[in-house]
Amino acid sequence: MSHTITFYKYQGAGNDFVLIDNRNLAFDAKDEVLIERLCDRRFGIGGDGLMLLQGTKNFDFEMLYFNADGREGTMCGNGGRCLVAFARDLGIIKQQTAFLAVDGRHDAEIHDNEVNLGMIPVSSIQRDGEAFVLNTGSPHYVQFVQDLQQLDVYQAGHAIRNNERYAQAGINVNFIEQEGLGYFVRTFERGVEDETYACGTGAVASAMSVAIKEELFGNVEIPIRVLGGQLQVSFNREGNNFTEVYLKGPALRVFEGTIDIS
Ligand SMILES: N[C@H](CCC[C@H](N)C(=O)O)C(=O)O
Repeated sequence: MSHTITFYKYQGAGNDFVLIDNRNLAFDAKDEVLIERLCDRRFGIGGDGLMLLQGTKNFDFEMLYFNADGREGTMCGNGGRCLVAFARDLGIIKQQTAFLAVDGRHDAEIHDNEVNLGMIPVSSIQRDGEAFVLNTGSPHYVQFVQDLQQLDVYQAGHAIRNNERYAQAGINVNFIEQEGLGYFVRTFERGVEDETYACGTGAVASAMSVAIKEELFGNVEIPIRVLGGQLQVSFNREGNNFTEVYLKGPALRVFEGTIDIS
């Protein structure tokens, strides 16, 4: 039996996603094999992850996020920004929204192709040697380095993600270097098991690590350049409590199409 799915491809600073309007629940969210195939860049559409937009009570919509390996993931910041743009393009929302994701409620505002997405507050930051370890919706390891442009992020990130401490649950590994008034960040992503062009929760974790390292308090805004573009992270810091956390950056539709999954 032949079966066709309509999909949309979006990208946020080069973090790219397959998006499906699943308000009719026709797509089986448990089909890991299919999700992995759709995300495959050679045998499928290609993407760092896949998201389903579904209906839910009390919110404009619900975000279900899957890593490229087909498994349901924790929060994805750039994915959230792309899903907000998708909801706007579908006519579900206008400029403002409150939606539900795996880590709870997210508020967002959209202006043209820029989405400013509210992220969960953070109050616990651990150290692993010189590195910072924190959960901004997804778990992150943040290490300050020099000459980041030249670093072999795949090799260094893969080694940390698979070391004894992180192998089982996995972790996203970010490398960060100061650059002018902002910072440059490169990320090895769990679930993709490769470097991606951007990672939103990683940008947030990196900006919070900067605040700790540089002892920044109050309202802080940090520009974060990633391989695929420019992100802005803002928050309020009191002690080690980070609230009013926002991730801002571009979110754009790339193309749409249908794929035969029979
Ligand atoms: N790219 C995502 C992060 C996804 C996290 C995921 N790879 C995991 O932790 O399993 C972002 O923009 O926040």
